[in-house]
Amino acid sequence: MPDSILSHSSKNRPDATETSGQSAHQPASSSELARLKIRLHQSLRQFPDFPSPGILFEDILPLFNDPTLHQDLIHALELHIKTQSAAGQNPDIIVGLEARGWLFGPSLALRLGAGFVPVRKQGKLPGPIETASYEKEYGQDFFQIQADAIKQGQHVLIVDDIIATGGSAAAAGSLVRRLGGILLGYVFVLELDFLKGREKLNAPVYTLLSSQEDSSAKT
Ligand SMILES: O=P(O)(O)OC[C@H]1O[C@H](OP(=O)(O)OP(=O)(O)O)[C@H](O)[C@@H]1O
Ligand SMILES: Nc1ncnc2[nH]cnc12
Repeated sequence: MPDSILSHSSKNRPDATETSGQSAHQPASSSELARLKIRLHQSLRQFPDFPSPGILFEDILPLFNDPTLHQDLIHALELHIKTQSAAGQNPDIIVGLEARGWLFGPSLALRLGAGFVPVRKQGKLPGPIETASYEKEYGQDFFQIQADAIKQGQHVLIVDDIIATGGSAAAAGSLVRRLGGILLGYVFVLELDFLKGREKLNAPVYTLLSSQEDSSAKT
């Protein structure tokens, strides 16, 4: 592996499963999840100074390059959501954020028997739309959603690959609520804890893996 590409493979530790305002996992699912998370975390790569100087870019694409890891990822997310929703509400709709939230959002929606709705960057969706502007770790953008994509009172889970500053996720949450959706929460594959993005979100947050705060400090 070139020096400029960093890997999490030496850490070999399960990441903390983090929930806000939700109960703990059942024991069987919990041990299975811990094993899955170690495998998933080891496959992530980091690229310094991409897409701009000072940004340590977390590359989640290797998770999809290997069918076993891909399967593990979907299974781990499904396990979490089903465990949590046993005491609560199944989502009617999974909302995935362009573009990396689309890599696993539709598969997860199928497994859960939910619909899938994409949130897109500006100018890509036809028909009546709602728009929200936001700032993310490395820039500003606009998110859009089709105005009829979510019905009043539908239960919605927002999924994305990474939560950094939380700007993208907060904008998507505001779009869901504008359409009358009930936001059950957010699910991310990876959280950049030091940016405290979850503080911008006013719904329960779950992240499978966490990173960067300890990339040099822990082994
Ligand atoms: O928490 P934030 O600071 O808002 O950053 C997180 C967002 O940034 C990345 O998306 P990006 O806009 O780079 O789009 P992409 O998925 O199309 O690469 C990532 O996939 C998240 O959506
Ligand atoms: N550091 C990062 N790596 C990958 N995607 C990101 N989105 C926002 N910040 C990011």
